[in-house]
Amino acid sequence: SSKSVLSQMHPMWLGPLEVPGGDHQSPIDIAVKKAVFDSDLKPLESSYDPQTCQQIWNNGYSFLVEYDDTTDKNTLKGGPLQDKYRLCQFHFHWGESNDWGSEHTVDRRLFPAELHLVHWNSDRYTLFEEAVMEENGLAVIGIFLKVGKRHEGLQKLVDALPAIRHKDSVVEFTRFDPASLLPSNIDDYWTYHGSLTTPPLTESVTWIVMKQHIEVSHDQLAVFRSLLFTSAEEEVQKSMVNNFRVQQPLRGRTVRSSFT
Ligand SMILES: NS(=O)(=O)c1ccc(O)c(NC(=O)NCCc2ccccn2)c1
Ligand SMILES: [Zn+2]
Repeated sequence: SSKSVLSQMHPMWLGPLEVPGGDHQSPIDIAVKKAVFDSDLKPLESSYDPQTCQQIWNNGYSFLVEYDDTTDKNTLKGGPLQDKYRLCQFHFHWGESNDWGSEHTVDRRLFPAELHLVHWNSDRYTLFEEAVMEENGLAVIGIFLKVGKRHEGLQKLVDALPAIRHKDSVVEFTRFDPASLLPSNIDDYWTYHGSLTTPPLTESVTWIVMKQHIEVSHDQLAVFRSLLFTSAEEEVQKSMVNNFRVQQPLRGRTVRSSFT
C-alpha cells in the first residue's frame, strides 16, 4: 500500500513547495490548443477487482481508499504506458467552495475537485515505495469532479467518511469498485510526465488526465469538507479543504492528447 515511508518523510505539508531544480512538476494547466494529438496513444485498459478493496483512511492530507497491491488483481496498461501498473490507492483533492479545488486545470478552468487513481509499475518494481522514486514508476489517472447529479457509486464512500473525520483514523472498507468512478469515456485523455503533487514531489508520474469529468452532488462534496486535517487529540480542529497544490510551470514539456 502507499502509506508508510512517504508520510514519515514529510511530517508537515507546508503548502505548494517549489522543488529546487524540479522541472517536471505537477499539477499543470492543460492548454487544450497546445496539446499535441498522438495517434500512437492506445486506449487505456483497466481491470479492477472490488474484492481487493481493504480500507479507507484519513492521512491528514486527504482520504485514501487502499487496495491490496500484493498481486496483479488491479491493473492498468495501454494508453501511454509501456508496462503494466498496479492500483494501490485512490484519493481526492477539493476546495472549501465549489469554485476551486482541482489540481490540474483545463485552459485555466478550475473544477471543484479531482480524483487520483494511483498505480505503480509492477513490471519493473516490487513495491510502491520503490517505484515512487523512479521516472517510469507511477501512473496516476486524474478525473475532474463537477457539481451536478448525485453519483450513486460515490455514496458508499461518502457514507464512510464520518467514521474517519480525524487524521490517522482508519476503517475497513470492502467491495468497492474503482471502475464505478470512471467517466463513461476513458479513451479521450491528456498525458504528460510529471510528479507527485505532494511531498516527496518525486518526478515519477505518467499523468493521464481524463477529458470527461464525473458529476457528484453538492451534498456529497460537502461531506468531503466535513473531514479534518487534525487528529482527535488536537485542541484546534481544522477542516480538510483546499488540499490541492497550485499549478506548476510546464518547463517546455509537451502535453499529448489521445483525441483530436
Ligand atoms: N496527489 S498524487 O500526486 O496523486 C500522489 C500520489 C501518491 C502519493 O503517495 C502522493 N503523496 C503522498 O502519499 N505523500 C505522503 C503523504 C503526504 C505528505 C505530505 C502531503 C501530502 N501527503 C501523492
Ligand atoms: Zn493526488
